[in-house]
Amino acid sequence: MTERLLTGAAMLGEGPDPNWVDNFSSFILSQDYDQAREVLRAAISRGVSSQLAEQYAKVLEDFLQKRDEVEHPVILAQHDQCIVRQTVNGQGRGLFVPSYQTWGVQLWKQRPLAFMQSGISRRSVQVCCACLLPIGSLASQLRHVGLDPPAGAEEILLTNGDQVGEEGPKEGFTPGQVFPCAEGCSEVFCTEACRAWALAESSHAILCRSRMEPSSSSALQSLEQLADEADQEHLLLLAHAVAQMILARKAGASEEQVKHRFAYQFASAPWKTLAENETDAQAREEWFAQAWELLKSIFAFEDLAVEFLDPELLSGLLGTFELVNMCVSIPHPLNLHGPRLRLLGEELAAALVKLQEPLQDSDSEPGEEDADDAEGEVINGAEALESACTGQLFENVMGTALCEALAFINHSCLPNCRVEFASGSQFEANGPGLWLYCVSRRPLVPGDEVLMAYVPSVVGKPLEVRQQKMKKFGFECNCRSCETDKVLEMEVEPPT
Ligand SMILES: C[S@@+](CC[C@H](N)C(=O)[O-])C[C@H]1O[C@@H](n2cnc3c(N)ncnc32)[C@H](O)[C@@H]1O
Repeated sequence: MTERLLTGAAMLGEGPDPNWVDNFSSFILSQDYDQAREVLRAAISRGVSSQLAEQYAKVLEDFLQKRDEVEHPVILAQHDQCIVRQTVNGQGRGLFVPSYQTWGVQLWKQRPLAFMQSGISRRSVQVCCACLLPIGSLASQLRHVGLDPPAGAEEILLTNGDQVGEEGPKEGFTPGQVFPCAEGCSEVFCTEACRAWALAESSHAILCRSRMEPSSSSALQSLEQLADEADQEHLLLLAHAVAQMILARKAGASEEQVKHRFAYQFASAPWKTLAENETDAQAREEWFAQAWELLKSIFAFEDLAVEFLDPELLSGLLGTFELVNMCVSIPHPLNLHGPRLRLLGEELAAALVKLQEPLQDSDSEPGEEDADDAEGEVINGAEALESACTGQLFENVMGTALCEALAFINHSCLPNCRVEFASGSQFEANGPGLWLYCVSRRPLVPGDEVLMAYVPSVVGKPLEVRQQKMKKFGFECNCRSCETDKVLEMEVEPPT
């Protein structure tokens, strides 16, 4: 840490302002905490020792805490190192750090309230139903998409950083081993722990086909089809969210507590009102009506479902998914096996092209050039094998997740945190299943808002491009970086 600071200072070629402590103190005394924070931030970036930074951050933290007790008494929620409270820049609520956090610190980690693998991703990669990590071998993955694996494919076993990381393999994980659902449905798991957890605590506890009555199971299948055909995976996420709400009730939470936790605490709007135009609004109305009927059949045998099968609640939940959901994106471990894949040659090349087929049906807009929006291209066998061997062929596992802490993080084109996915093994004391965690990308001083880039590719792009991108998220970005650039753009050239 000290080394990093010193390196940073050396790069800047100067140390902190010799008067920074005096300036900091006088801003504190005049209760100008924003200025005090900036002085501290500048001192940190100019190489002040981490010990000193922490000491003065603590001073700021104490003063801010006292101010908040008097002026902004409402802490709406707490998530590990972060609190949720109102912002002062018109962005509604936001996530803040009350205390100093250095680089690379884990700010929070959580299991999503509800999550699922996207339909298109489900067809092309077989994952653990609990943690969404791809499992099995190249052979089982090819079989999953209906292809005959070439000789040697059985030996290429899937592991990735999360299953076999620096700390050793995930507990109970054996590369290549697949645990089928104990109830006999077609879902699979990477460990016994993931399987047991999913059958007790995840939406699979209720949506396991082998546990459902035939009419409910066939309604779930119809909902999957509807979500696919309408290209609206959130319709299916509704079923997972309702299942999780029922489980939370069964675990002892009251109806109001559950509704608050899964729905009312989040930004929301009726789904139809978020449509881009009248035609889309009408289509949404029809899809919702169909989904509504199917949800009633899916949960017909769950007594507690009646509390949540309320069209207003569910339409609001769909609106919430659209406003605050996180796109799941987990790297495919087969991309790590490049050199070994080359040995499988022609036969594999043919299979790989087929493997890519479902993913070529991308829905990005023509003309989009960013990597995260790139449209699938049709490729031939040789090209497929080449990109497989160079670790670029296999698409990330895609899905969608509703996560509490994440839903309160506002966007910035200059983010100070990143959000990642991890299986249970990545951090000590995690349980099985999918986890999201948030890590600081630079030192955060008390009162700083935690900000992420909703679209990572906006970072470093011109203002116009950034504004355009964020408009697709339904708001005009007024992050610090955009506000500064807007002011600079307004400046006219001085007369010559
Ligand atoms: C994931 S939510 C963040 C929490 C939200 N502020 C709240 O009060 O629940 C995303 C919403 O926050 C607002 N927002 C986030 N970042 C913003 C930004 N950079 N500029 C303007 N509004 C923003 C937008 O209304 C957006 O739809």
